[in-house]
Amino acid sequence: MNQTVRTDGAASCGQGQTVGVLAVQGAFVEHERRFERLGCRCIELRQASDAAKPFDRLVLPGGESTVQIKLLHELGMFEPLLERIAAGMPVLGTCAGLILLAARVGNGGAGGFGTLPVAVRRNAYGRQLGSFHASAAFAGLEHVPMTFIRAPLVVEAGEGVDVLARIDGSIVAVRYGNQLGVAFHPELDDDDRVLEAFLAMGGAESARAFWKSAEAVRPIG
Ligand SMILES: NC(=O)CC[C@H](N)C(=O)O
Repeated sequence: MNQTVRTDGAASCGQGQTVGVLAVQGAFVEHERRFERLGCRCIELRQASDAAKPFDRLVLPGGESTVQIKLLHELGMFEPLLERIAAGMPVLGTCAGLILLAARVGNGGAGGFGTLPVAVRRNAYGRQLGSFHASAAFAGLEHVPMTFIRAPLVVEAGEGVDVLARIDGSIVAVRYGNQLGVAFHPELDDDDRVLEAFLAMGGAESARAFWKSAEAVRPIG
């Protein structure tokens, strides 16, 4: 695995951009604070009319994925947000947000957008290790702090998925085209690099231009 991430000017790429943050449940305020600090404008996505507003990037925060999926449908935001993701809008899914993106969800999960070809297992660390802190390499960046809260694990990654980080051999961060999914909470640690990497990430058209990683993964078919 030889992964590098381009960080030069990454933060400034975020300036002037509008980030739509799903704000139905979970850690959305924490994301807003961090992205505003990085020079972005944030809008909260709370209802169908919000999902129709102009924004450049989408953030799906951590929380409780089953509740979030139910609310997305009830509030009329599921279809419009799915359309944006499918059209190539850069999207960051953290923890529950990763579950929302995953094509397959195990351990009592509900189906979400399903646009990211990975299988995840919810609450993968069990009760004993429900929450913990770790530090690991992330796409070539050293010692990235990672806070896990009842986190999911990526148990299979499909073809074309870049594995960006592992903890004890288990996949905790992936990228597929315009979609970045992390099992941890980058908005809770005082380290902007993962969020900056997201802000520098292009849409589907630049699928492999930004990240340079080459870990072989098998189809989940
Ligand atoms: N911190 C989190 O987002 C936890 C995710 C939660 N366990 C779920 O399955 O939805």
